Amino acid sequence: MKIICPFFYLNLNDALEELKAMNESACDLIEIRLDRAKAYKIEDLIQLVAHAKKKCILTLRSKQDGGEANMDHAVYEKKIIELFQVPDVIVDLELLHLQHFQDTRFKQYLDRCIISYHNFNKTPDNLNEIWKQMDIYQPYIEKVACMPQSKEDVLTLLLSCYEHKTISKKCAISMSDMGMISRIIGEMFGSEYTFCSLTTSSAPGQLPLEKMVEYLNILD
Ligand SMILES: O=C1C[C@@](O)(C(=O)O)C[C@@H](O)[C@@H]1O
Repeated sequence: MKIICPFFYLNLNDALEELKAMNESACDLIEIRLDRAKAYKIEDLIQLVAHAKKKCILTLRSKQDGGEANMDHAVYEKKIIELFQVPDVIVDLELLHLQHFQDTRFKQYLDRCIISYHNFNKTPDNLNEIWKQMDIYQPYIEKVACMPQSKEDVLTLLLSCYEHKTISKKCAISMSDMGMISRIIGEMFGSEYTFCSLTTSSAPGQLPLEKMVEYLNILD
C-alpha cells in the first residue's frame, strides 16, 4: 500500500520546509492541501513541486467535503483547471463539484486526477452508486472517505471497495478512531493508498507515519 502524507500550504517558505521533511521521510506521495491558504500563486506551486522528490497531489478541499475552502461550483472549477498548469502533479477533484463542471478541459487530465467523495457525518447507503459515478470519468484514482457510526460501517466501506471493479486505482478510508483499521488493512480490500500524518493530521483517524510503516511491515 502506498503512503500519502499531507501538509497544509500557507506560504512558499513554510511549504519548502515542510517539503524537505516529506522528502526525507518514508512516505511515497505528498499531498499539498491548499484550502487553508489565504492565497497561493501557481508560479509558487510550480517552484515548490520542482523541489519534491516524490509525486505530489494538489488538493483544494471544499467545506462541503470537510475542508476549509468556501466556494461555489464555478470558482472551484476555475481554480482546479488552473492547478493542472503545475507539471506532473496529481489533482484531487471532488465528485460533488465535478458533476457541475461546465468546462470539459479537465477531461484531458483525468489520468492525473483523483476523484474524491467525502462524508464527515456518516457512511451512506449508496456507496456502490458513488463508486459508479466516479467510474464515468475513469480517473487515475477513485477515493471514498466516510465517517463510520458503527463497526459495521467500517466493514461496509471496505467491502464496497473490494466489490467495486474498475480500471482506476482505489482508495477507501473509514475515518476516526473507529475506522482507523481501514487505513492499515485497506489493501486487502483493494485500497491501494493510505493517508497518514508526518507533521500534521488532515483528517480524524490518521496514524503517525512511523506507526503506519511498522504496521504495514508486519502485514507484508
Ligand atoms: O481525501 C483525503 C483523505 C483524508 O480525508 C483522510 O481521511 O485521510 C485526508 C485528506 O487530506 C485527503 O485529501
